[in-house]
Amino acid sequence: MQRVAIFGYGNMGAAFAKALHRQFPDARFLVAEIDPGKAEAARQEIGAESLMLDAPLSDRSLSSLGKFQPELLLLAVKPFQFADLASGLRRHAGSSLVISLMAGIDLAALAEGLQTTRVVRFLPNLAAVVGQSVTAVTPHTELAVEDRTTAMTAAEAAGMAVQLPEDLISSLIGLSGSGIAFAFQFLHALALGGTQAGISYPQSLEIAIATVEGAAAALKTSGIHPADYVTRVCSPGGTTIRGVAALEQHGFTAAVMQAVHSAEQRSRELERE
Ligand SMILES: NC(=O)C1=CN([C@@H]2O[C@H](COP(=O)(O)OP(=O)(O)OC[C@H]3O[C@@H](n4cnc5c(N)ncnc54)[C@H](OP(=O)(O)O)[C@@H]3O)[C@@H](O)[C@H]2O)C=CC1
Ligand SMILES: O=C(O)[C@@H]1CCC=N1
Repeated sequence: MQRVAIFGYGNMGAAFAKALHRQFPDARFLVAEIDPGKAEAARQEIGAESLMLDAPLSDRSLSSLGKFQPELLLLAVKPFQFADLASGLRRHAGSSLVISLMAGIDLAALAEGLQTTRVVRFLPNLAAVVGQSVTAVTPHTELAVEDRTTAMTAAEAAGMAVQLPEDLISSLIGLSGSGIAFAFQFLHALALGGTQAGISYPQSLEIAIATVEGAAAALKTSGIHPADYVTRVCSPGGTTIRGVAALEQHGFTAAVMQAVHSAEQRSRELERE
């Protein structure tokens, strides 16, 4: 990989830019931004050349993209910003492989907007910022094998990659893209519980994080079912079963399942809008 262009150097654009910079240290990067501060951050963090965009996008501001001739074009702007970008990009993206991080813009809309089928959807989560994203990868059906390989390599640069059919992307958003926020909420709630029980919030949070890390490591390495582990922690008439009963009295399992379902439904709604 020699030349990578990235549109949007926000949370996700910056995370993937840094991951790709680690994966392809000799590649040149061009970062397109409308915020001069973020363009400067890209210059400092990955040595990127910057393409300052005016709004609305002018042909002049995009022509340097044509000159750069990116092999890979990563779209990391908010979904509602895609329509403005698409017509300009169509003329200047050349024959790049396009990776879109935008939730809610399906492959058909990408192919139509950019007039190319060399498109792949990525659905990452926020842990991309520490190289531990779970990223769903959905290539266009017409995408060549070598482009599919490049896409998987790019996704793996930021953590774990899973190929999924497009109709499961919304499910993945519920489970992981949005699901990571549910995990943060659980950790915060656990730490609040620790605080109520007399341990300071910062120390409670540190303990809560380590507890969840330990639980994840135990599940990952042993292959034991989570319900099996729950029963191992519950001694008869003991403390854990009292807590588990309280969780279920307050609808914990149903609430988490409903959160995944609600996020999935919202994603499907956004794809129709
Ligand atoms: N955050 C998450 O957890 C996840 C996000 N995504 C997807 O990733 C994408 C990016 O999200 P996120 O990084 O959180 O968003 P951010 O708002 O952090 O980043 C988007 C960046 O793009 C800039 N920008 C806006 N318009 C343009 C343009 N025309 N050309 C170039 N840059 C532009 C924005 O500038 P300014 O701020 O000035 O508008 C901003 O810096 C979204 O489409 C989202 O759906 C997917 C999965 C998870
Ligand atoms: O909530 C959102 O819009 C994005 C999509 C996946 C995660 N966050």
